[in-house]
Amino acid sequence: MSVRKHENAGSGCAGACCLKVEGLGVHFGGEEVLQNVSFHLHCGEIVALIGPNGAGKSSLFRTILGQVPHSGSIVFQRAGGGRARPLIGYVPQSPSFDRGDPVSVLDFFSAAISDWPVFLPTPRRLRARVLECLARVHGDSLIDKRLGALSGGELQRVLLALALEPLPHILILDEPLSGVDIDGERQLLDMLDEIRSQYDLSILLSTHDFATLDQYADQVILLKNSVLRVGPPEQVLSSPEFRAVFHLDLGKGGTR
Ligand SMILES: Nc1ncnc2c1ncn2[C@@H]1O[C@H](COP(=O)(O)OP(=O)(O)OP(=O)(O)O)[C@@H](O)[C@H]1O
Repeated sequence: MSVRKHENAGSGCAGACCLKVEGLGVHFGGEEVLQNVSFHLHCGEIVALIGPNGAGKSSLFRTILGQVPHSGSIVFQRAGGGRARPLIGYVPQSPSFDRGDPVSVLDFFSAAISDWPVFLPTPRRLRARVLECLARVHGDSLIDKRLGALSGGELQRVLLALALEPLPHILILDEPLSGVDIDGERQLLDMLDEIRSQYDLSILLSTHDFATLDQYADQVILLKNSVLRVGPPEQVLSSPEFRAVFHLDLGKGGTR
């Protein structure tokens, strides 16, 4: 895998754009799903969010997207100072479409980025715009395919292209590596690396695949309702918190 870490990684907030999450808390009914969650996400960084099932990863994403009431603050600081509302691109976890669905990638994309009625022939200008968006993820050849006929990796590529239009400040991907084979994983990670260095945006993704973290993530956040550990992959993966959360000491005379 040829993913290279960003040169700004670890350089802090000075002069860089930064999403600052401070003391975030979320309740669903009586359940405290997120508690005092704090971290910073800088432009050009890939940050991986890890944690067991039910740790609150998707809830954290939905909170950053503004869909969930919360306590604490989420602030986006522009490069050079000043606050702004960030544009966020979001790729949800494994959406599925009916295999027989006649809607094409072009129809789907056109409906999402313009008001043009899907039942009318797509104007040439709109088709060119969709092609341009798909080209960002090397997916131009998919434009006339039916959504239902796409493979998992192809669908993910189309959704990624959609999340990049308009170009966001922050790209959030919920478990993009789940169900992707080793070649698909390499292609996706190479593409994310290309996107973050070309557009200098921040990428926050959740994953249960720890083996490749060290090759692409600048930072890892270990979440289990609160942030248990944050830092470079090698630090988080060798931490006692990581071992405890994933029960790696069981059977070795470790703590139960
Ligand atoms: N809309 C909701 N209403 C009530 N409870 C919810 C809601 N959304 C999530 N939860 C609960 O919040 C907790 C965290 O769920 P969440 O989906 O954020 O975890 P996750 O870390 O993304 O899990 P996974 O790795 O399994 O995808 C779970 O106990 C879940 O049942």
